[in-house]
Order: sequence, then C-alpha cells, then structure tokens
Amino acid sequence: MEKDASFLFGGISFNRKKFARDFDRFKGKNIVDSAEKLQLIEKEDKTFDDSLEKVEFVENEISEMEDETSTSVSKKRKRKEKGTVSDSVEGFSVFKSSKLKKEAASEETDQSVNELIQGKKEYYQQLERDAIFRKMHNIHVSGSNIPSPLHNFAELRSRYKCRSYLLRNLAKLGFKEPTPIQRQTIPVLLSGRECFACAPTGSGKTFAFVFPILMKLKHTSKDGVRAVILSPTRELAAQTTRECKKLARKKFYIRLMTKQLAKSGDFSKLRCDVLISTPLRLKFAIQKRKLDLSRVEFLVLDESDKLFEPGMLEQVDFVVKACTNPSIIRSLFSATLPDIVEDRARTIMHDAVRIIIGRKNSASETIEQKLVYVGSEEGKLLALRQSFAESLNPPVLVFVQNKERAKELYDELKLEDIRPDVIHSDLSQIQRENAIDNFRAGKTWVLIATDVVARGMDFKGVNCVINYDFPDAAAAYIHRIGRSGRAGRSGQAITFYTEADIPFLRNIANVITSSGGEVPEWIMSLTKKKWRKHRPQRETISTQPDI
Ligand SMILES: Nc1ncnc2c1ncn2[C@@H]1O[C@H](COP(=O)(O)OP(=O)(O)OP(=O)(O)O)[C@@H](O)[C@H]1O
Repeated sequence: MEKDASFLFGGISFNRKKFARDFDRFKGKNIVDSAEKLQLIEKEDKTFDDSLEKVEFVENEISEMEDETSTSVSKKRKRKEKGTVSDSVEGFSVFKSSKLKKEAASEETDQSVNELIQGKKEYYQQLERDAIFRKMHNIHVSGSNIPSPLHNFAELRSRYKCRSYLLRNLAKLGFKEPTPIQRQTIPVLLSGRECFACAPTGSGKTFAFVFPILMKLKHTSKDGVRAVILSPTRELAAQTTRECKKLARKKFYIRLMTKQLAKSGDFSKLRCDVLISTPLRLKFAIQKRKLDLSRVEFLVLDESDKLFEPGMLEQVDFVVKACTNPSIIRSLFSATLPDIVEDRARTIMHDAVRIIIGRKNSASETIEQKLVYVGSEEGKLLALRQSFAESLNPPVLVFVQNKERAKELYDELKLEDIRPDVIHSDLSQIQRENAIDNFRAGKTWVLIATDVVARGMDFKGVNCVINYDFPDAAAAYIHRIGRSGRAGRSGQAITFYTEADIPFLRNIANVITSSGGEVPEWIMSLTKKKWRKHRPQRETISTQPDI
C-alpha cells in the first residue's frame, strides 16, 4: 500500500507530505498553540484500522519526530548557550532583557513542543488500546474518528453521564457486560454518528440501539414522535416495544403502531417518544392520519436488509422521507448486510461508521449445524418423525417454505404427542400472538413456522431449529437458525435437503464453514450458485394416500 495514500481499511499511517507543515513546525519554526495543532492532526487523521502493525508504524513515526524535534531543540539550546557568553557583558541591559525574553520564549516553545508530542502520543496510545480491545472482541470498524468502545456499562455514567434510572433498569435485566455490538454501537450513536451495524443473530443488537436512544432523548416530551424504529414484521415490532419498555419503564412513552392505532389514532394528541412499527402501518398513518415525523431525532432500520427488499423498500423510503429533521441520526442493524444495502443506504447517510462483529453475514458460532439428505419430500416427514422419536428436545422450531405447507405439516403432526402449534400470515393477529406466547411459555413444544418468525424473534432457549424446507437464500438460513444459540447459549440446526436443493447446497455450506462447522468435501466442490430465491414447487406434505 502506498505510504502517502489515505485508506479506510489499511490502518494508521502518518502522511509526511500532507503534514509537511506540521513537520516544519515540529522543527521549531513558527510554533503555535499545541492544543490547536493536536486538533489539526486529529482532524486530518481520517482513518484507523485495528491493525497493530500499523500502530507500531505510527509509534516509529512519533519517535522519529521526537528525534527530529530534540535535534532541533538541542541545536537551539546550543545557539542559546553561545548567546549566554555575551549575556555576561555588563551595562548592556537592553540586550540582556531582549535576550531574557528570547530565552523565555524559547522555553515556552520547548514546553509546547513537549506538550504536543505528549498529546499526540496519548492520542495514538488511546487508538492502540482501542485497537487491541476491538481485536479482543472481534469488533471491526471503518469510518473516521470512531469513538472508543465501551469496556463496561459503568462507562456509560463516567463517559456519557448516563442517568441512574437507566443503569438501574439495565442492572435489573441482569446484563453484566455489554456485548461486542453494544460496546461499539452505543458510543457511536451517543456521539451523534450514523452507523451500519452487522452482528450475529442473538448478539444483543436491540439494546445496542434502544439504549443510546433512551439516553439521548433524556426525558419525555410533548413535541411528538422523537424516535422511530422500523421492523419488518409485527411480531418483531411488538417484541422490540417490550424490550424498549423494559429499559425505559415509565420514563418515556413507548408505542407500538398497532392496526387500531394506525387506523384511528389521534396523533395530534398522542404522547409518544419512541414509536415502533412495520413500514406499511407507519406509511398508512402518515398518509391517512397525518402523523407528523418532522421531529424525529433517531431512525432505526432493524433487520435493514429485509426492509430494503422489494415490497418493503417503497414504504421504508416513504418513512425515511417523512422524517425531515435535518439533524436526524439514522442507523441500520442486521445479522446480514449485503453490500447492495450498504451502498443504497450510504446515499442517505452522513459520515456513517461501519461496525461489523466477527465476519459479515455469518451465522452464530454457538450453533451446531447439520445438513441431512432426505431424498425426496416423502423422506422429510420420515426424517422429522424419526428425529422426534430419537430425541425431542423442546422447544423446537420447524421452518417450512410457505403458509400452505405450514398448515399441511401441522395437520400431519397435530395429533402426535409433541405439543405442536403453527404460525403463519393467514392467522389473525391474536392467533399469532397466542402461538408465540404459548411457545415462549413452554405450553407448546414444536412450533411450525414460515419465515414470519425467522427474523429477530428472541425465543429464549430454542434448542433446535429444523429447516424442513430448504431456505430460499443464505440470509434466510442465517436468520432461521439464529432463533437458537442466542445470547451465548448453544443451539442446534438441522437442514433437510432433497435432490431439488442440491444445486443450492454450496451456499449454505459456505455459511456453515465460515462459522466453524464442517461440511463433506463433495458439497464444497459443488459450484456456487448465483442465488436469487430458491422456492421450488414442492409436493404436498401428507402421508394420506391420494383418493
Ligand atoms: N449485554 C447483554 N448481556 C446479556 N444478555 C443480553 C445483553 N444484551 C442483550 N441480551 C439478551 O440477548 C438476547 C438476544 O438479543 P437480541 O434479540 O437483541 O439479539 P439480536 O442481535 O437483535 O438478534 P437477531 O439478529 O436475531 O435479531 C436477548 O434475550 C437479550 O435480552
């Protein structure tokens, strides 16, 4: 890499050409206030990566500069020393006093040079400490002037003056340490920066955006909606509302945009600090109920890649446009963040920081992943029954391709002794909520589901996810299996595949290997398929003979 180039991912480098002026100044000419200089340097040092080698390079630069400076200072001293000879001439007080002044100025110069070097040294030492810490926690960042990550929750008070009630509520949740995504995203959002955040499923992204919002809003206000969180499904929106309320307790008005509220709410009178909604309902409320979002200070796009898919993108766009506050802070969160989403989002974001935990678009490493060949559709039902008979370790989530298949599989299993239930988009809101609540409460053991619960849903302790139908994309796979192995717990994921799925196996195999799993050699030698959506026509799920 060229030494003079400024680069995003390459680490720290000190650009001698660019800082020629500073070098001159270091050599003793035209010294200005050291703080001012430090600011200049900080402003110009745009990029930093956590590469320690580069930090070493900077240290060398600093010691070179120190050498240069001390040579220049010692030259000056020599000159000064020469001057002292003439000082001893009596009766020339005019010269003497001007010499004294020069001496004092020169001492000041020495002091400011030292301060400058010290300041710069401390600045780079902090960068180095941040780099080591990020490396320890697998945090990768890019962008300019990125705030130091959080070492612990106590720093929220010492660095950001977090109010006690929030820390108390946090303590009540039993969280001892911030998760890696929280360590970096919270300081970034608190310092008013926009961000893209990509971290594995179940790694605490929700609190990573909820916490800084509540901190920055400070107190409730009558001025209308101040923060909007967009979620792709109603279930996830409801869950995020609940999580948000756990932290805010009674300090803020946290609202879920229900169908009822969107249709008949009087938004001019409604107290609401944080509003959580799906894009469609929010768009409806803006258009039909004149919901004003011009004061929104924070906009979060959770599961952002899903929100950017055709079908939702237009509604999301509408909401983004309705949030007209010029100082709004926007952030994107997901476990999968394709480049195309980042590129699109960059067009609306300002100087956003990019935060990736671990490897981008990879599954959680706490999930043991298995691929199981079942031959044909018939084979799936046999394999499922066999797996339940051998060891049913509830709660188990079973994903199928669409709602028709969810109904069919439920009909097959409903009389078996496995306490099954089903969730899909044809059910009423109440039925969907009941299905989730019963599964959470352990009343049902096996929940048959479409991708409606694949994203963001936090079912604690799901032991196993079974992909009865092969997922339609690698991202869908990552999110589905991410319903288990959350918050550091272990989990299991089994994916059935048939002949029809073999051309798409390699894509899933890549996800498995990149999260530390093993895959048979022959699968790795398959060619990688350019994968849009893999939704083959599948035979009906039934063991009943056709009449
Ligand atoms: N600092 C923390 N310490 C311990 N547990 C935490 C912490 N932060 C969040 N959690 C818990 O971790 C679980 C997963 O968090 P969350 O649902 O935010 O994950 P996520 O990263 O958004 O996952 P997904 O990508 O599936 O949406 C939750 O049960 C949450 O309460």
